[in-house]
Amino acid sequence: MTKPIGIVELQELVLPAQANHHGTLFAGQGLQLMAKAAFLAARSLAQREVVMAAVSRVDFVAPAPVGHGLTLRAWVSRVGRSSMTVCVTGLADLPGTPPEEILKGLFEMVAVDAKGRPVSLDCAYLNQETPL
Ligand SMILES: CC(=O)SCCNC(=O)CCNC(=O)[C@H](O)C(C)(C)COP(=O)(O)OP(=O)(O)OC[C@H]1O[C@@H](n2cnc3c(N)ncnc32)[C@H](O)[C@@H]1OP(=O)(O)O
Repeated sequence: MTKPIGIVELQELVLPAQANHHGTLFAGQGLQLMAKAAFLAARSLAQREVVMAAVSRVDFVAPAPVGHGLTLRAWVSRVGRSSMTVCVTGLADLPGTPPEEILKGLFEMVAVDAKGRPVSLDCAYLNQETPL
């Protein structure tokens, strides 16, 4: 089976160690998971190392209680010379309940060489925006 490039799906579980004093996913942990998904999606499309240049936007749409499953979906929505915009959504669910969107964000990633300097991507054919 061919692995799609520029698209990633991660399955996580909200554990007590990731929770705040409300018993729901701590915002910083949510950001970390989104950043990981964004990184993997961008690296998959670039087929080389990437760094995060900016977080353009993050929305914490609803809380995710401990014990909920969390599905992070990330896809590259724009390809520039060396930069990419990655959309990430987080869906929380319990067995037997429909998933609910709890996180969404936009991340700016840049393809880099071994010295960490930006390098041109050779996949600029995907140069289009997808609304979040
Ligand atoms: C996976 C990780 O954990 S990475 C760790 C956290 N991230 C880092 O440490 C990155 C630190 N930052 C850097 O190394 C540098 O700022 C870089 C590599 C991101 C950019 O280097 P610069 O010298 O600014 O590069 P330059 O000005 O040539 O821009 C390169 C591209 O990045 C884009 N870019 C740079 N900064 C930003 C920004 N803040 N927001 C959006 N895009 C940006 C530019 O628009 C340009 O895009 P293009 O090539 O598609 O036209």
